[in-house]
Amino acid sequence: METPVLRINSLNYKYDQQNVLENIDMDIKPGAFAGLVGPNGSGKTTLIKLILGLHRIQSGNIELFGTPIQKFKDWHKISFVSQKANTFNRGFPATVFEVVAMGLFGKMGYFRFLNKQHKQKIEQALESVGMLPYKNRNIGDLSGGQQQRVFIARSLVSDPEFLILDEPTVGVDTENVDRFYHMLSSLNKERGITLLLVSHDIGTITSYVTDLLCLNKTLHYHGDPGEFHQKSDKELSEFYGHSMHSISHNH
Ligand SMILES: Nc1ncnc2c1ncn2[C@@H]1O[C@H](COP(=O)(O)OP(=O)(O)OP(=O)(O)O)[C@@H](O)[C@H]1O
Repeated sequence: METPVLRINSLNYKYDQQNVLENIDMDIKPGAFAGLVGPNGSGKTTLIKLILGLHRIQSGNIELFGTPIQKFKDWHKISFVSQKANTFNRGFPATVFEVVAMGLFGKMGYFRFLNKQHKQKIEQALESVGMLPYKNRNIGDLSGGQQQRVFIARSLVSDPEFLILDEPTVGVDTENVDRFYHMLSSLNKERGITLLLVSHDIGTITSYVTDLLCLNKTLHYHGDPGEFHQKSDKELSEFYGHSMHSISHNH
């Protein structure tokens, strides 16, 4: 059996005396496009921080690529994209090409040492998110959705095997959200990158993801997104703590 990219067993986490994660068990297999959804305050960010090693484990285990997180050293295999487009300073004076080049700093040190191969890598990353024609544009002049594509390109130049995205469509205009998820789906299929996408947008992401994880302190669902849609509105409302309807999109 293939080693999971991420394995979590019996994970619990509390802030002071408040339990925010309880008894989480989950696997993400290589090549999966996993979507993690849950209402506000359900523990999504806490879980991601634990996976990225930003919080110390209190009880339970996390393994990355088969190695307990406490001993894991191959952090270059993992990349993280947050809601940056939403908070990005529009006046920041860098071109799209330069922003993506920053993703190579860890590997090569200084920007002025960019060689031909580095340049090719940057252009390939821009190409894979459909932003190559914008390489000489100022990052601050782009739309939220375009900026977020550039940030994904920046996370791709270091060739990650596992890409974690925390609410990447915040700040992306609604008509471009589908295009954005489509682009993620191609990265997953064509480059074989394992994805973990955190989102509020359950109606849309279930059309793209291969695995759906629904978190509300505990993991309420982990499985096929299609089967999740067959759950009744009552079950969904119980999970979300308020009334909701399942909406599926066909692509
Ligand atoms: N540093 C902290 N100290 C104390 N409590 C915290 C801290 N960070 C988060 N919490 C609490 O832990 C719970 C889970 O928060 P978390 O941010 O992980 O949820 P979330 O699902 O990411 O929420 P959102 O979708 O609103 O970002 C919430 O009740 C939150 O108030």
